Amino acid sequence: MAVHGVSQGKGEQMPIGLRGVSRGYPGLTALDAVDLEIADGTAVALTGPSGAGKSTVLHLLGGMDTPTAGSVEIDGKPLTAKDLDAHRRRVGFVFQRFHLLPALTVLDNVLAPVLPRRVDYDRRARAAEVLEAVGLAARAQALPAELSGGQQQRVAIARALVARPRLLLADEPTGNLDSVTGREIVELLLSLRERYGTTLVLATHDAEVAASCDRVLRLQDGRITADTTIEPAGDVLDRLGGLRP
Ligand SMILES: Nc1ncnc2c1ncn2[C@@H]1O[C@H](COP(=O)(O)OP(=O)(O)OP(=O)(O)O)[C@@H](O)[C@H]1O
Repeated sequence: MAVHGVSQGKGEQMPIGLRGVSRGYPGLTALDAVDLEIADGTAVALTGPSGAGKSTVLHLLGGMDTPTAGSVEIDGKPLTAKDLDAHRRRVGFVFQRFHLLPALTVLDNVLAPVLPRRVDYDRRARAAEVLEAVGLAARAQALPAELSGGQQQRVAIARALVARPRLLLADEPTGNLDSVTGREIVELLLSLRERYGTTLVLATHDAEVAASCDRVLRLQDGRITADTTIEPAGDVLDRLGGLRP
């Protein structure tokens, strides 16, 4: 794993972050005064032992949970209670266990988040487009039980992207998949991040999955204990090439 420091590049935006965020439960501190800034379009992996606070960070960033101290910041402004609904509409969430609705077709699962919303686009066309983007256009009328685990996770990813979120959060997205399928899912998440310009934050116990992101944060006991920027493999190979006689 190549590392070139922990700072973000000059001039990059830092639109999503945590400022002095703690999340306490009775008798327990899940997050302890965490500061974090995430540049737009970055793929960030959260790693660390079970109970370290990875899911807590995802829930706070997504507006599904609120801090007991500090603030979640969007474009440099604290997220307030009145902004939460609008913020949640700009967040997609992918889970370890897919959470598809078993009685609905693949297409209807993808449509489900936007059906109750007033939107300024053709919902069915958008759902068909994201299904195509995850390689499942041909299975639009299938039921989830007729698909493999990897295919079900692709449907869940399409569902998370149907409203064009600014931020895609994934909690152990490969945890229920074999390693080959898991790798394909991570490649898909990274390519969709490029295609749609989404910021991606994922929690993982898999070091290889983490290393395929741009930045890896290690959490331990509710604190960030390491913040590593991953250098693209191509850059390393170029430099190694430059060192050859
Ligand atoms: N609703 C809750 N009530 C009480 N404690 C909670 C609650 N949710 C999380 N916690 C605690 O907060 C801490 C952080 O939990 P979190 O789920 O963020 O860890 P994690 O790093 O995602 O773990 P895992 O890898 O097992 O998913 C743990 O000690 C957990 O037990």
